Amino acid sequence: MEDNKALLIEVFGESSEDEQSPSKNESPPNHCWERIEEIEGLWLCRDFLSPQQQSSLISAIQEERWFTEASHNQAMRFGDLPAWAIELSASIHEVVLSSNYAVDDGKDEPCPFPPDLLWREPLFDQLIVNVYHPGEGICAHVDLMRFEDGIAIVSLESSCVMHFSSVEGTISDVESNKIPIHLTPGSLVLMSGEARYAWKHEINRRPGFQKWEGQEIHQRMRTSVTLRKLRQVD
Ligand SMILES: O=C(O)CCC(=O)C(=O)O
Ligand SMILES: [Fe+2]
Repeated sequence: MEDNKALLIEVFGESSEDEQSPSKNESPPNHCWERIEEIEGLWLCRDFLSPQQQSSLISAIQEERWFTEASHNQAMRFGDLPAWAIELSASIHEVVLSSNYAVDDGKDEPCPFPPDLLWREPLFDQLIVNVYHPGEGICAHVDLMRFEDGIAIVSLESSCVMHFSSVEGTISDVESNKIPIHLTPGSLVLMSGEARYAWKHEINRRPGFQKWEGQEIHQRMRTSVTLRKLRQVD
């Protein structure tokens, strides 16, 4: 338990009310947000987790012992998320708030996560951790409608290119109109609105599909953490 607490503090800093906390007076890092102009509602924060935070997050995932057998490559949790995932959600909330974009007034201004999603409780209650070996990816899809709007993906380990394609596109124009997004380790993707409903996303790691700036990306293991909120059915 103490180990767990120490790990959380190492990953996300001291979040208690402790006045003695040395991190209290440090100003939070200034995160850099990128809006993907072609796709409404798609935002990228490349420097979301520092290298040290990334390795601590990987350790926290490993401590869950979900992937002890080589055949296991996906773990899902609903409802009560592990403490590290709750902290990760809180960090996402904070990094959106700390952006220079409007998050609590006029709805017309673009911002990384619309206020109605940012302030919902809980922000996320469903978690997927995907582990991909080199060459493995995920087919083009729109996330299931059983999940609400507002999806977060944190990338760890290998870089990759995620492609977005319009749901409406005809088969002949889909390939040429795909929008590539470079996901570096520690980056955070937020999808809402059109990005979540009107665009499919995919990661094709077969040879020839993972090019960035003319270079084929050297593939390693990749881990991703996806956070979503289940739609209420009444
Ligand atoms: O691994 C990723 O980055 C994407 C995962 C994803 O799209 C999903 O689980 O729905
Ligand atoms: Fe997805």
